[in-house]
Amino acid sequence: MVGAGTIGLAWAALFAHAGLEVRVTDPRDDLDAAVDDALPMLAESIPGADVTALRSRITATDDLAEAVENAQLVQENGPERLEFKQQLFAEIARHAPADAVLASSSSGIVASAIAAELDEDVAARLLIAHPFNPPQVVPLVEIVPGATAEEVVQQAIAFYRDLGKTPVRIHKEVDGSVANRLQSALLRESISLVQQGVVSAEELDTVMKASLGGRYATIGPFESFHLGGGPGGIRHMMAHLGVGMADRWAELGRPELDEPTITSIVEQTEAAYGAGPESYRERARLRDRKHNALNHALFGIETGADATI
Ligand SMILES: NC(=O)c1ccc[n+]([C@@H]2O[C@H](COP(=O)([O-])OP(=O)(O)OC[C@H]3O[C@@H](n4cnc5c(N)ncnc54)[C@H](O)[C@@H]3O)[C@@H](O)[C@H]2O)c1
Ligand SMILES: O=C(O)[C@@H](O)[C@@H](O)[C@H](O)[C@@H](O)CO
Repeated sequence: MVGAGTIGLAWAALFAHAGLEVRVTDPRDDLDAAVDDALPMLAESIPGADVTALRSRITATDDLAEAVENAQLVQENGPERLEFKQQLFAEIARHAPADAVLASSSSGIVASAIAAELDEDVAARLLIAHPFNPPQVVPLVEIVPGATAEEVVQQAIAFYRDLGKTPVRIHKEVDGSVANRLQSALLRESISLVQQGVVSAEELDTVMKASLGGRYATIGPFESFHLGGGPGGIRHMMAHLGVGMADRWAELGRPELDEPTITSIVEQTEAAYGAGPESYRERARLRDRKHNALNHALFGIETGADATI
């Protein structure tokens, strides 16, 4: 695990919970304390996880070479800067085994760009394995190959599936892959509606949670459109509502993220959900409890484990 910040520590807990020996490296001078401080809350959000057991499988070191020297898979979680990741992976490649899978958690930088200056055999082992925060709770991992060898892609998909995640292979490298682009589109319209005074930030969140949030946790946008068409399915929906929806695209907002807008969004969000470390811990705990309950319910239905529903 290279990088022990928000994402790296969460991955470390999940990898350890899967029984893996995890070496975490980060130049931060409070690395050991950061691992010890983060584990209790991370364990609380991983069903069945035990803090002591997790900690016993995690070794913290400020020596990157030592951390990766015997790695089967390296998960990089460093700062979101291209030059930084290029240098970091060059160093990782110098010390990791020649057959190690090299995965970056990057939200928006593509593997081809990270590997641009690296040897072909290293680029063939490098891909994006992008989690959604928090990685130990949100199922998705976007697997985005660059010049990655097919067997490495398959290895990575199997690894994250065995970890209990939902890996989805993304077929083209685009900035932000898929989930982040969808999230960006949604946040753009959300900010536009709040900026216009149509709803407050908290009211928008309620609209989302009371409609699309639950809907898209159960069926995706296309299945939702399909079922919305009744027996006629998406064919009927396209004929019936498709044109209106397309016309509305022209009406969607293009808000400027200028100082007044940022101030308004920040003030409304902090008024609704608090601010500071204690508030973060309280809200994050609630988020994780709700998301885990959702995961459990949906998995139960998907597998028929709860046929009563
Ligand atoms: N936070 C999110 O919502 C989120 C979600 C998905 C993916 N990501 C991606 O995960 C990556 C990490 O994001 P984050 O939110 O955890 O950032 P973060 O700032 O919390 O952590 C980054 C860590 O990298 C460490 N670091 C700096 N130089 C390093 C080096 N040379 N070697 C090892 N570690 C080093 C820092 O000390 C820090 O602990 C980014 O690429 C980001 O795009 C973030
Ligand atoms: O929300 C998330 O977990 C993802 O969208 C992240 O990948 C990403 O850091 C965003 O928050 C910002 O792009």
